[in-house]
Amino acid sequence: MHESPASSLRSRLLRTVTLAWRASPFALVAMVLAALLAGAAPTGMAWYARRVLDGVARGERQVVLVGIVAEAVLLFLTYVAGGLNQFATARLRLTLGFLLQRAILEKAIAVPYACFEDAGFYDALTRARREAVGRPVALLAGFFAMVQAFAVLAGSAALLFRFSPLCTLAILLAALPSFFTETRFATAIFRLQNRRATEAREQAYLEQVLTRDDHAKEVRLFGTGPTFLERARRVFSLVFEEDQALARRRLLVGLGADLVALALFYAVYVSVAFRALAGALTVGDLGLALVTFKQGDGALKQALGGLRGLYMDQQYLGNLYGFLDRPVPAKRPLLPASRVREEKEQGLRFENVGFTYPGAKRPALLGVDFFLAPGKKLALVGENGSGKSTILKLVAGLYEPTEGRIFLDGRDLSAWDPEALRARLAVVFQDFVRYQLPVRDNVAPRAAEDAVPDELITRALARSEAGPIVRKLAQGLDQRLGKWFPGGVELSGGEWQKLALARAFLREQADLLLFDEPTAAIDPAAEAALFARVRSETEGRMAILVSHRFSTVRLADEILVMEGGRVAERGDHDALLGAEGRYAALFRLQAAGYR
Ligand SMILES: Nc1ncnc2c1ncn2[C@@H]1O[C@H](COP(=O)(O)OP(=O)(O)OP(=O)(O)O)[C@@H](O)[C@H]1O
Repeated sequence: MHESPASSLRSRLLRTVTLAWRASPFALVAMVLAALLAGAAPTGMAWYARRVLDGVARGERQVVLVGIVAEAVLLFLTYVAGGLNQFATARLRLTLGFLLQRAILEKAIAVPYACFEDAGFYDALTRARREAVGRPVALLAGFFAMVQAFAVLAGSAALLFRFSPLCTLAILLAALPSFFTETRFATAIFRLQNRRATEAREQAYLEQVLTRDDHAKEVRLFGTGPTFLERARRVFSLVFEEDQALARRRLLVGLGADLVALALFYAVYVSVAFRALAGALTVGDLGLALVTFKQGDGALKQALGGLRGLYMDQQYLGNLYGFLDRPVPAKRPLLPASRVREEKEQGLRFENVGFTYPGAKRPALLGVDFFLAPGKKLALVGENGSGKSTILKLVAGLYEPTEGRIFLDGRDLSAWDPEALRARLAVVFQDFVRYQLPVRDNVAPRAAEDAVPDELITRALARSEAGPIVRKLAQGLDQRLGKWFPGGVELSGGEWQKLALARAFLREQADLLLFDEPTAAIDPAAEAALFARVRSETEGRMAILVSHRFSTVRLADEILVMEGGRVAERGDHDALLGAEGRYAALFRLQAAGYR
């Protein structure tokens, strides 16, 4: 259902006020007070200005003095209101911005992993993060500025009403053309920017490629700097042209609307001046009319600016709140009877598993069957893109099969409580994370929360052959790694990989280990030691290992040779060699390479 702009403005404003109240009640109250004060003061000042002028005309010294002092006090109060408003807005920008950023991050943690491979989700996340810091406060500030401006306008209209109701009407009418043009353009700008979210993201991405430390090497060596810069420029000029066209139209139409407002104002001005000339109004009246015009004109502009801003901000907030309202799939019920295959079965079973990535045309896996008994090791080999990592992602529960079923200890994987499943898994992915944090946090990112003692961390490091690396570091476990922050030490690719392995080995309670090319960056000597260790360390635990190195693969109890998402061959090393199939051919090829 499509909400009308007015009702969506109402609901988003209400939601923002509620959030602002949670973030900082003080700032919200201060903004309201400041708006009321700044809205009421000009009317009082105009009123006193009239009294001063009439007092001068009549020679009433005291009236003049009191009027001037009252005006000065009121002016001072508007300064106070301005200062208070500035202070409160800055405070709210920080507190509300943080509250919303946190809500976005919580949502980002809660959504399924698949969302992160969906460009639509990414756009929504980027937009929400972009809007979270400034937009809600801008909406509130705009709203209060508008309330203030309307208060001034109402005061001006009320004061002018004494001279002629027609004047009042004229002032209010003057606001209409600008109002309509501004709200229309606000919508057009919003639509344009939303439509271009992907281009904006691409531009930001290209800028990132040129500025990120881990891209800098390739950018230099492949000489891609100017190419990417040119691409970023093309995206920019496309966006710029569209923006300019809209801005030009807005300028012309806006000027037309301003002209109408101006004509109405000055018509009122002329009529009041002529009536003063005819002696129907006092000098004070004329002065009052003058001041009121000026204030009314200023307030009108402010009110329109506020309205336009409100209209625009609320549409952008739709992006933010829309993202926050995205439903997070409910947790599955624990162990529904239909999902139990065999109560007593222990181990991991793939039953005719097929999987197609969201949005992909071809399946990444087809009819994959295997059974991994407790304590056994399974190796996956095959060409790039044959589906090995996809099997690991399915076991890790990051995706659910689109065909067939996966059972762990006889229970469908999707019926497992995610926490319970996570406790049983230890994973090293190909694209493991290099945390720009101390060694301790690289091995145990939840060290503080889970009160992980240093001995456990050191033990995990020893198992992954990373002990000597840490001993070399001046600050041991406290040594910050990576180059992003001062004092950080950069490691080699293999050293980083050993830390990622230590992260997995730390999970001593896990009995299903998933390794996606865990030794690709590790030298053969260390690899041999590592695997001797892995075998002994993982005794009694299940492990699935993806590797292109036959020296490690051959140690597995069963090897699946993947081809185009299917299992092409299976068996242990000797059986596969004996079969003289694809495995044997690849093995010989690699063995020849080592000679
Ligand atoms: N996130 C994704 N979205 C869509 N398709 C994907 C995604 N990840 C992988 N694929 C596709 O699925 C197929 C299997 O990929 P997978 O990563 O499982 O291969 P792999 O055997 O692990 O390859 P490699 O040896 O290169 O790591 C490939 O054709 C790949 O293009």
